[in-house]
Amino acid sequence: MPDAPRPDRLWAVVPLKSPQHAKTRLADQLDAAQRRWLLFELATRVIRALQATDAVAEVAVATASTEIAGFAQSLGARPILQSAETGTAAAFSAVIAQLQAGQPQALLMIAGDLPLVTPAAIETLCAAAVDADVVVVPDRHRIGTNALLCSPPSAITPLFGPDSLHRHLAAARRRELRTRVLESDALSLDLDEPDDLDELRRRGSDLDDALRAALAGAPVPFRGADEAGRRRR
Ligand SMILES: Nc1nc2c(ncn2[C@@H]2O[C@H](COP(=O)(O)OP(=O)(O)OP(=O)(O)O)[C@@H](O)[C@H]2O)c(=O)[nH]1
Ligand SMILES: O=C(O)[C@H](O)COP(=O)(O)O
Repeated sequence: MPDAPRPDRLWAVVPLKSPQHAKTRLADQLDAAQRRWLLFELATRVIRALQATDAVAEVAVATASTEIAGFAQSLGARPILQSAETGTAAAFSAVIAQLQAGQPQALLMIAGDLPLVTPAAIETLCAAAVDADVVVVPDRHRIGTNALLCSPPSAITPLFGPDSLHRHLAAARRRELRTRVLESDALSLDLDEPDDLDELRRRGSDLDDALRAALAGAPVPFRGADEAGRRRR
């Protein structure tokens, strides 16, 4: 059996939309300041969980926003500044195209809006690559993809977007790759639609005070690169 990707050879990349364009599907529930806060808060959680995971050697953020690039840097993540904001799949594909052959050995592509993410869940996901070329983590509806771990990074083309779980699995099948679908409570909830907020509220015992207050409609503090930097120190 081939070896699992060595820890120093597994990188993670988080795509992040520009603050002014993010979380638009939540516009009826959250005002612009809350949506902005949510983007930075969730991204911070995902980046920190990745950084706390031994299996992940490097965390990068793919974005077309210079503000988000500065925020990523303030958290110690590597910003990859993109010229256009053309969707998640295109963002990941652009990152893969920039990688050198063989470096990294594996790439974890993971959404930046997973409120229940934990280092343990990321560790479990990385461990699943021991005997799989492609590991897919479905969203809670088993329609979308919240994380995709490919060894090597170009094992399949990222196909994030409508029906991406099925399309990722079909792509892996066509290439006859060893594929694993990993169900993960901590990674299956992404905050896209109003019913995702309801689901998060239902899981209230898992929430900390800041997120609970934001979901209850409380005014949120400014959140941006400067504050992320302060919290890190
Ligand atoms: N770099 C980059 N990241 C993106 C882009 N589109 C989405 N993302 C990120 O990809 C992840 C999943 O995307 P979505 O769920 O579509 O993001 P969203 O902000 O909820 O989208 P809307 O509610 O439709 O505005 C999040 O981390 C987004 O910030 C893009 O065009 N470029
Ligand atoms: O499930 C998916 O594939 C992603 O959540 C979709 O992200 P996108 O709509 O930004 O491509």
